[in-house]
Amino acid sequence: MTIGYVWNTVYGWADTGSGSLFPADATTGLQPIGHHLAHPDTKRRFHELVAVSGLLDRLRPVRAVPATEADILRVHTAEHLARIKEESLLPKGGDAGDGCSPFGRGGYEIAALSAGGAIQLVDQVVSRTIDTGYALVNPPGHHAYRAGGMGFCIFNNISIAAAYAKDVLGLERVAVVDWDVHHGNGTQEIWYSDPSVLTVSLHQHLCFPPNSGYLEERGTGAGEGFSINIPLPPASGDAAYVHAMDEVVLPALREFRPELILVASGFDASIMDPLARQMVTSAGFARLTRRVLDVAAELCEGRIAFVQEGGYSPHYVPFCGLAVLRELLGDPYEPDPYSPIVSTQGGDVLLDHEAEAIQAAAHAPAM
Ligand SMILES: Cc1nn(C)c(C)c1/N=N/c1ccc(/C=C/C(=O)NO)cc1
Ligand SMILES: [Zn+2]
Repeated sequence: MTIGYVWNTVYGWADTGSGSLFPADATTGLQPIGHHLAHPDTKRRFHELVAVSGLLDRLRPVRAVPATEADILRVHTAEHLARIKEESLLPKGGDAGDGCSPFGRGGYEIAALSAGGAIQLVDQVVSRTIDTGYALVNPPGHHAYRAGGMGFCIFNNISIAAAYAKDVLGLERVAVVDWDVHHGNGTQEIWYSDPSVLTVSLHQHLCFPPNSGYLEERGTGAGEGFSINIPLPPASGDAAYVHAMDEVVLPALREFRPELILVASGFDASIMDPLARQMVTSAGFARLTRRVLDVAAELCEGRIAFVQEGGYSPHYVPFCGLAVLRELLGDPYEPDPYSPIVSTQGGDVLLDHEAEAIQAAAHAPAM
């Protein structure tokens, strides 16, 4: 098996400013802080663990190339692209669009390289140059919608890669499975009326964005049934996520028959994440990964690619990422230093209200 891996040092240079979630503001008590919740150090630490663990030597480097304007315009409006480019030239940069997604001067180049990293991985997976792979890109993308960015996302990396797979590589059906803990509202919006891209979002119900990601959001027009939302209750752990995968995601993929599966791989559903309240462990992410690898082998000759989204625990994201990469390499799961603490908090038991939420999603009308 040849497993591709995308990382670029500048992904660790994304400047998230001196705020924590909101920009620092002495008039409202928002003190400056060294590490914004989305500080890139979390993802740099993931990369460094991959390197120090020895896994990096077993992965095939995939070189990120900046997405072109044409790549970006397949998904985003010219106005959004122009605004990001313009603000990226300012001495202190700008914001993706919601006032709490800052980027520094040169942020456009980093965001274009993030989207380009996803494109390069997909290109090599579809051409079978590599069997599968992981794009550890930054900034993330799944909240970015056609006309704007939000939630730390500037461009929708995974949608730009999906559009590339369709328009340049000629694929007809692409599935996006989003296990980031927040609703993949941007990805959903981009493809909402398009039956050629199935979007599936597992997320903590109403965690972010506000009032988004309801079960009833199922697509529109020709796209009706091709957007699937699986809102999960807070404190959902490994058992609930694996059950949702088995009961909702895999059946939907089998019905859609994608030629390529893209996984929006956020680790903010983890039990140690500060921006959500789920209880997934590194073992849970390994189990989810096993399942999507197996269904890709079953449906599309193993054409599956993983693209980094959120994940905000600098302590635990590295171990969640390592567990996913070990699964890609075919290595058995190995407990990490946090396992004794995180695997004994009850997330390994499926609770009735979790099962009920999942059954509701399973019984949503077919596509
Ligand atoms: C509510 C609210 N109101 N306002 C003004 C702002 C700025 C609000 N939250 N911002 C957030 C909250 C969570 C995220 C997570 C992103 C992620 O990891 N996605 O995968 C990003 C921004
Ligand atoms: Zn997230």
